[in-house]
Amino acid sequence: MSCGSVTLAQGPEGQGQSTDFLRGAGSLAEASPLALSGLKLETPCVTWCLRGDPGLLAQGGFQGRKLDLPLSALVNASQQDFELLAFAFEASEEQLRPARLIRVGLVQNRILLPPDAPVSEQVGALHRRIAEIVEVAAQCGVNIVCFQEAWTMPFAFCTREKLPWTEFAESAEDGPTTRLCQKLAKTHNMVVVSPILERDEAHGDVLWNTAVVISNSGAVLGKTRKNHIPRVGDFNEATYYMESTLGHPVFQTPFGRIAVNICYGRHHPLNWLMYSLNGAEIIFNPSATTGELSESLWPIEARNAAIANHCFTCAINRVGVEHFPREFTSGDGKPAHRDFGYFYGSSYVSAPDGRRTPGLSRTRDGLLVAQLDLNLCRQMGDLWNFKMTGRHAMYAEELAKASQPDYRPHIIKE
Ligand SMILES: NC(=O)NCCC(=O)O
Repeated sequence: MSCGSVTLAQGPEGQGQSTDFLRGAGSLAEASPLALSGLKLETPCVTWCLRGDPGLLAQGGFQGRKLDLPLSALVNASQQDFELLAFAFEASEEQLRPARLIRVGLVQNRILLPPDAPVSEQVGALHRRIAEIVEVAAQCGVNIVCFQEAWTMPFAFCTREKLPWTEFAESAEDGPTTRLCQKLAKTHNMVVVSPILERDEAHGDVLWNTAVVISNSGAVLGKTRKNHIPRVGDFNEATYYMESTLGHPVFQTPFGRIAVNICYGRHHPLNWLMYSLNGAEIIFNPSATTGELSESLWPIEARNAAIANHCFTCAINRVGVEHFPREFTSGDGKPAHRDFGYFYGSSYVSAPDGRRTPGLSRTRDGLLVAQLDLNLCRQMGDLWNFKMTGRHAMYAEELAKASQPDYRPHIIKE
């Protein structure tokens, strides 16, 4: 664990916030009360040394190692103004299987142009930004990169308006964003997970919240869709698309078997379980979520899923405040407003043994590189045996009964 100095900013958009202090903890929310006592959050700046804080280790702070990156990658990230962090999770050596080392890259970013800029300009600016971040990911040896939910657009579903937001929807198979990702994948020999708003032209032109998985060969390997549509706060996504009917597909890539559990699906343990039962070794969770609503849940859910399912999980959130041209209300009696709240970034990777990386910044664009030894999945499965001890057939039977209209909860009374 290293010693870091921290400038804690007031408010979510504060300047100068450093992630150094998170090296021993996943986020401020995970820092021990011991470590936090004495911190005066009302003062704009505080310097804080974490060296050897037993509270942080007890809470499972990061105990892997930092990865060395090429200087060119660090220079490029700095020049292009995004944070670049890299960590490695090791596994025990085995006799029969060599280590299965791969690198994932998680990208979090703010939108570049205001939501009232022309649609094609907004998309173009994000395409250019992602291409430059992916270039750095390639310099860092990333094998699989994943972007945030609906990465080509502002998260406009809070507005409940159709135009112009539905114009951001594209074909998953051959839309301009997929074509860009195919080019990036082929150029950099990298699997690309690209979450977009999809327009399904073959089925009545309907919209979906989709992640397109592009092979390192540049071919579209397939797509998966969001299984759970939020009905909370300003996340009015049901106005735009329905729950997926594609189930829980897992994609076999040369760098491991991957799945994508889009945003709100992370609140559903059975959703993670189903990807895992289909063999996922890495489950990406591209998200768009805001501070007041979910920041207390964020450090826990994907991490818990990694433990429960003997797999790696990668939680990705966007950054910043997005101001919309027209006011909308939240159905809570409060005044109409033009923004959704603060998207707090804090993307991180969790391992099946419960370790996790520090989060990326709450305020800045970033690329998190994590080297994973996929052998850790089976090693943790053999240790904890959750797949073996899980009573899936019994749950399936009971769930089938509980889903029937005439079901009566099994409560025993005197
Ligand atoms: N994008 C999305 O599903 N957000 C819902 C809020 C959350 O799950 O934190």
